[in-house]
Amino acid sequence: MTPLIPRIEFPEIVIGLVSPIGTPLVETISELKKFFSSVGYTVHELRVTDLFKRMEKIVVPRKELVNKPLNKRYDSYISYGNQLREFANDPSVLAALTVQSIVESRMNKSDISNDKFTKNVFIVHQFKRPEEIDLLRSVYGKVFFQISVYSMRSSRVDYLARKFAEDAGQAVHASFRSSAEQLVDTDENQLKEPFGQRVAKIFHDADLVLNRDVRSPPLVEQLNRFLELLFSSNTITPSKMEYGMFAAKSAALRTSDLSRQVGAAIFSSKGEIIALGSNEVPKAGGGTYWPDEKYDDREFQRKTDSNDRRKKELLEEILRVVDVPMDSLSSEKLKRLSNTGFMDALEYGRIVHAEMSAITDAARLRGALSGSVLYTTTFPCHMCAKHIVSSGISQVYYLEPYPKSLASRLHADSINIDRQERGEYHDYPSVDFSHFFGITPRRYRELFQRNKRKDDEGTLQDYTDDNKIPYVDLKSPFYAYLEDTVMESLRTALHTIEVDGQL
Ligand SMILES: Nc1ccn([C@H]2C[C@H](O)[C@@H](COP(=O)(O)O)O2)c(=O)n1
Repeated sequence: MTPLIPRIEFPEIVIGLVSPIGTPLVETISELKKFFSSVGYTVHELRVTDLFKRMEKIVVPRKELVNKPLNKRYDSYISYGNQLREFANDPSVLAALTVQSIVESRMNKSDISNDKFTKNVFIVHQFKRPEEIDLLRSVYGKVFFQISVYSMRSSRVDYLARKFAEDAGQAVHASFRSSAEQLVDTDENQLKEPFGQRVAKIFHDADLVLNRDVRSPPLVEQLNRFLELLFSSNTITPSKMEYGMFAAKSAALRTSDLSRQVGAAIFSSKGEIIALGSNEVPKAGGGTYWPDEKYDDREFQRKTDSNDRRKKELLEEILRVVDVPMDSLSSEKLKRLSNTGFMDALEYGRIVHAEMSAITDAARLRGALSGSVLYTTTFPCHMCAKHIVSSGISQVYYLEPYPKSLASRLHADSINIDRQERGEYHDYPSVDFSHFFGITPRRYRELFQRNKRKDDEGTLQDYTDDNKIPYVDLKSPFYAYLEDTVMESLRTALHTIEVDGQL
């Protein structure tokens, strides 16, 4: 029976790669190419920096684009990316230009005799801003996948320092390390630049996180497992880590906190669930408020965030003491004050943090947490970190960073974050805090959901309906219209700044 509205068997796939600087992507890209070629796809590899070469003719770089030496190359490319975003006054402009490259690349395909919207994979590297990923997700929807490649900071610094030294024909020494460190910080979050790079803000939002540092399973296996799942494999199921993080995410979705939604899940080392928690206001008798109970005094009922309110009161008090009335300060100064560590204080909130909520539930309802594993959607704050340590939890996996956390500074003796050097504490026993890797909660349901996995005789089908095709059910390339819209907006924007016709 042919369905009235058939699906595209081999839909186009767009893959956006994200990795902090100093993480080599060669292996990931070559493995992606190998896999997609083996299933009959045409591979289009696109580099965002290739767009720079085209744009250079239109927007003259403030810092000349150079290829050597390597540290100057990175520097000139980063600053040109920032310049283009600033020039267009839009942090997503490089993604808009990428859309244009995808359209061109599709048109240039040698064999477009058949339907041009099929059997193409676009591997694009790399993105640095949340707005870029947002644009690609909104244009390509379910055929877009963000793959983030993780490598711990010390490996990245080592890698860059080695590269810089090689480039200069010298042995690695302190000056290469310090410029490598600097570059890693710039890439993560150029806070002072409104149009600067923000890799730390997009890394965790991936569909798949690959970990270059672990040996088991190696990166190539991690990637192929995802690709097999994407192509409807019936024999891959969630790892404990993926299952745990998805549970944490489901807990996160239940909170009404005014700042953010955080979820935590504690599991035994064997994979049995112990407790879930989210950041919410506690109620007498244990646990936190629910909407379907008689009493409910969550923050939104009071219409104010108690932590923010208290910090403001304290700030006013301090300013009064030094005879500076709050209303005498310019908005610029107030903004600077709000960005200080003082305003990062967490303890005046009424909510119990997600990790603490899970720990207290476990204390009330279960038993000892020794040797258990905690999955949290956001890196623990320093208050939760010390309670995690004292509870006996032995392993923490986190997804999103939490820059306010002072855990690494205050508890270097008892926690080990991302297997970093612990200096004087290297002998001390520690709780491991590690970055999550695998299929993230964002795509967990789509990728793992299967109906029956057998034929009518009851024999396993290795792939859904014995057909190794992407699971994505696409009836028409809806994004073609959106691509046109983006290109039209791009033309209009560039025309407005009088450069039309030169792209
Ligand atoms: N690991 C974390 C980090 C934060 N939070 C919660 C505590 C507050 O409810 C909110 C604070 O968010 P923000 O720092 O964005 O104001 O997030 C949490 O439960 N667990």
